[in-house]
Amino acid sequence: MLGIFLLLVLLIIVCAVGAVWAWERMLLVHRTAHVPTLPEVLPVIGHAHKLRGDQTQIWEYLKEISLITNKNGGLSKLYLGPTPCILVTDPELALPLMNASLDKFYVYNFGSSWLGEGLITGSGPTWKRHRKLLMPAFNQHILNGFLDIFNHQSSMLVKALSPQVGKGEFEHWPYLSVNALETICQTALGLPDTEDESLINEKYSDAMENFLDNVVHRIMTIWLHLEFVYKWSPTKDSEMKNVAVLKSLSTKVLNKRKDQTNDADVSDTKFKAFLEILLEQGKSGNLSDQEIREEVDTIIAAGHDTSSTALLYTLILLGSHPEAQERAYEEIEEVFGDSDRDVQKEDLPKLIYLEAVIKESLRLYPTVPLVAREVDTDVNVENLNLPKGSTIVLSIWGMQRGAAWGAAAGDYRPARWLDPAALPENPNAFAAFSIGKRSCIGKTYAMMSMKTTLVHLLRRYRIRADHTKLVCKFGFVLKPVAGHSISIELR
Ligand code: HEM
Repeated sequence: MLGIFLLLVLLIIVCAVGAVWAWERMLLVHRTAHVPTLPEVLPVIGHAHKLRGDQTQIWEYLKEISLITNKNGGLSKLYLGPTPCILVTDPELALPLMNASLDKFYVYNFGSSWLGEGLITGSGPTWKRHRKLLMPAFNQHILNGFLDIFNHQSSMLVKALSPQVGKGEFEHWPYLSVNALETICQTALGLPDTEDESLINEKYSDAMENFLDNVVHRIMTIWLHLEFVYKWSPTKDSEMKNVAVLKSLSTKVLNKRKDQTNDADVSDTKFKAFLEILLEQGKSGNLSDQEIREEVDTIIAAGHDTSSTALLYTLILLGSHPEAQERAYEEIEEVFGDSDRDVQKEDLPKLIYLEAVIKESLRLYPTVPLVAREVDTDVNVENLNLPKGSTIVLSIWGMQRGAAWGAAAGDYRPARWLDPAALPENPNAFAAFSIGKRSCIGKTYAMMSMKTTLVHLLRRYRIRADHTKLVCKFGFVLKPVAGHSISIELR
């Protein structure tokens, strides 16, 4: 009797959940009836059949639908299964939509075995609280304290590249990747000149790339979204092996720091690593040990692969556009003369063209080409009316090549950033660091470190490359798979 009763209750719950799901889906489809659906949609599976193939094919498809969305006026419907996501490339809608969607799309949880409730993967009140607690760690004063590290690391990179001078084409990615990982570990964990440096190596970079590749594979394989199916898949095994490598670095450093009784030594140093600031929050009871570990891992994850990938494309684009490279070099000469002194904080605002070079590279090759969010409140902007719980995907790549950038949107023209009339009226058309309340917390850090690295590299080397050979893949971060070599000569 009890069994039948429980079965009945279960049936009622399943029916109720199904009815709510069907109602919400109907509401969304009805309210977005005017938004064009992307071509080749199939019943039940929607566009899932288009997201098959390797990560290069997936990237080609994402580019294609971003360009179609531009033609549609900035909005399209993409069906991942029976429910539509709203693909956005319209700069006018982008900001209000992003600010109404502070929760991440559920697929971000696929990264939580490593990053837990850290800033990238966290949602709701936890994200809000952590963002507030972490903001002081990214203030200008703290970042200025990192300049010595940025300069030292840039000199090390120049030195590491020197055997390649005059040797023809080579892949610069491994150099950039390890160097950026060392930089973020020094600034996030305070690692310089300790034995822990041996923990920073290609094994860590590889584990990170494999981890992200697995996440993309899971996103694109709809049945792996179900935890009980995924649990038994080989991808899960691989994920756990990568997570073990990735967590070992922060866990070891965190344990060691906590064992140090003489904290005064640490806080009296010229710069303060992010970890020290987080440990202070821990002492005040604001963050638990686990939360500190997750935020440190988040900063390492978000901070090194993004900057190094952005530099990778910048060097290829400068190598393919000698006139832009010469102009950047002339500006460096104006600021530094013949001296190869370190970059000081006063130099950075003077490097206006160099900043334009970086922004233009990030416009054409945004390191994070798409972000996906869940609308956390009913939204009514312009003619778009979305119920709470809808999914939006902002194609940063698409928006940064849209009509707002004019007829030469696909050309590499850093000088456009120096002429306000050549830029879109709406500044949100550039969203490489995302936009709104949940945009990149490390933007200033990234710009400071990239500018410093470019000063050191460009004043020593002349670079050659051919960006037309580039082939990319979607791995959350936009990564090249072919055509990404450069050659260098001494200046
Ligand atoms: C060229 C370099 C960089 C680019 C292009 C970039 C881009 C982005 C983008 C697009 C987002 C939004 C992601 C989303 O909503 O899914 C983001 C978030 C974030 N970035 Fe960056 N980033 C860069 C460098 C950095 C650096 C150097 C750090 C740290 C040192 C950092 C830390 C973060 C964090 C913690 C978040 C999550 C913010 C939140 O949700 O509150 N990023 N970044």
